[in-house]
Amino acid sequence: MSERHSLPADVDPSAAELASRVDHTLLKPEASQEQVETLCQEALELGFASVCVNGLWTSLVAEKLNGSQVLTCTVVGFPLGASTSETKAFEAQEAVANGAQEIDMVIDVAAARAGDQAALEAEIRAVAQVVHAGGAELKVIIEACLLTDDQKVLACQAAVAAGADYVKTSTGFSTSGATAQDVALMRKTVGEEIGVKASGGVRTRDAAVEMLRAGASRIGASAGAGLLEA
Ligand SMILES: O=C[C@H](O)COP(=O)(O)O
Repeated sequence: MSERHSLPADVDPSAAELASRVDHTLLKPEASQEQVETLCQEALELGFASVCVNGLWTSLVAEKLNGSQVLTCTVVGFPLGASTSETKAFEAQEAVANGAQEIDMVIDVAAARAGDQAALEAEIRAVAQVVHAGGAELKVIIEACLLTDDQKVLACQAAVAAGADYVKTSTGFSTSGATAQDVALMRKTVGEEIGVKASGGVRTRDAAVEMLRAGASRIGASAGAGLLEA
């Protein structure tokens, strides 16, 4: 099981410690096989927590990372979250069968904005069941930039109630990405039992450390090795 708890407020991680908290991410639709293979190589060399890709690449990434500590992470319902829970559950099941060890799903943002916690819980639970049955972990992307603080809290509460392993701020494909304020609110809401992933627009070591200090246990970023440099 991955480390989910928040770090000390004055944490000052080494490059290796920071890398171990980062999902090395490439989610652009035009990503090539060569780029995905480079991502895997970098993750193995630098010790990132996972390689995070679209479902098209899950099998390739799982093969490249096989036998290593680096996890294979795949997104579901990405980036809009607007597919049905059945579709999300199928996507997750297929990803796990293809070797995904972590699944990052986008919630039904409209349900969160409507205050429909029961609908959110039901879709997250449907995905969590297949993810956990396959021995993988589930991160729930709430797309915080589209929600009020009350809606963010409701979405996080739904994720906890439905058995998610992490809540995650953003897809990186909407109006803005992670903020330290959102990370702090999400950590306050979920407590220490599940993780908080900050993602979207985290481009520098300073930004990553700010997120960890605010309560994040994982960072998602496409910034690559530059993220680790002081
Ligand atoms: O889930 C991760 C995000 O897509 C990464 O966003 P980014 O490209 O702004 O680092």
